[in-house]
Amino acid sequence: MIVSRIAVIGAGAWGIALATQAARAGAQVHLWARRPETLTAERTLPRLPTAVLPASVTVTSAMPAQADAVLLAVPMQHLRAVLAHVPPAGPMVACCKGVERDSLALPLDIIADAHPDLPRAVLSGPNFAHEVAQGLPTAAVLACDDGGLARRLADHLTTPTFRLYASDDTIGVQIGGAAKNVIAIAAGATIGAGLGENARASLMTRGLAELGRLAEGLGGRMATLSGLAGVGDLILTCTGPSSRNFSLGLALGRGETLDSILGQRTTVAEGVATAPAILALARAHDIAVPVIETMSLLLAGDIDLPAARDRLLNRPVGTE
Ligand SMILES: NC(=O)C1=CN([C@@H]2O[C@H](COP(=O)(O)OP(=O)(O)OC[C@H]3O[C@@H](n4cnc5c(N)ncnc54)[C@H](O)[C@@H]3O)[C@@H](O)[C@H]2O)C=CC1
Ligand SMILES: O=C(CO)COP(=O)(O)O
Repeated sequence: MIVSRIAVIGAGAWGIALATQAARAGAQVHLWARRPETLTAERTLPRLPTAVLPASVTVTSAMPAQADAVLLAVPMQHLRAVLAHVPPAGPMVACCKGVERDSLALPLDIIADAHPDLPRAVLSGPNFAHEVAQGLPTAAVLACDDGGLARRLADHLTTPTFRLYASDDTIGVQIGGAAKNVIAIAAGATIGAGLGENARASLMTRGLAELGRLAEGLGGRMATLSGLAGVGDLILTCTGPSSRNFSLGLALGRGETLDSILGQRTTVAEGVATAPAILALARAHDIAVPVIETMSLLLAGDIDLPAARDRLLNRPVGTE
């Protein structure tokens, strides 16, 4: 039997979960940690105590030399800086969700800038790290322009409890992962402000329409957003209390300021930085995204919560 070699770049919650899953799938795993000392002697993250890294995972601050797949699991706004130090060890798989501020680049654009000749893919879906680490049943999508390669890369990680579907719609999958976090902040704010479950379900559905328009406008397929990387991740992130984006929205809705919420956290809520970036991307392509636009204004402090609510409720009612 050939044993896969999987490199994971980033030892935050998602990197630890993916390394654990790769080991579960039988791989030899190289886990690059910026600060290996943040892992305890028991090889767990203090804030992810259910995940104990298996023995086949080597944790190191050295970059991998060669791998069948390199899984990039660092926060989106640090991806470019980290990639500058990642050698061309093998096909690169973006596992982060977002749009880069200023450049408006999607994860695969950033990989292409760093390693133009390497195959690149994106992994996304409804995946809380703590559940993947525990081996609870999970599904996700792995997309690559080369659909055959997507399947082969997915096979390195797939087990009965981690079902990786293959896709060739890299744009749709990246847009789903990026935009759902902004909608999740909106869903959290809706619940936090006491606006009710009807409002949340409506926001999720109109948000899904924005994801679909964005995907199509940028060259992806609307149908992809009906799958795991779109509606699947929207459901999880807009309803799961352990979502960092949802809980940030919840606190905003209850009246806390963004600065105070972020000041209490060490973990990343990608929707905050991605909201203005994805709005700029939508405007550049003339795509209507009223929920994302409203959240971007709210997060920037340009409008307050009642104004955000009124902005959405007073829009002309169209057809569906
Ligand atoms: N946690 C989850 O459940 C999931 C996370 N993701 C995505 O994975 C990506 C990473 O998220 P998490 O692992 O949850 O992060 P995290 O919130 O657990 O921790 C942030 C990580 O970023 C590292 N970091 C901070 N500054 C850095 C820098 N300048 N350069 C490199 N690394 C730096 C920290 O050391 C820490 O390990 C995000 O894009 C997130 O959306 C995707 C699916 C699930
Ligand atoms: O992407 C995720 C689940 O699919 C994680 O969501 P949060 O970053 O909001 O916790």
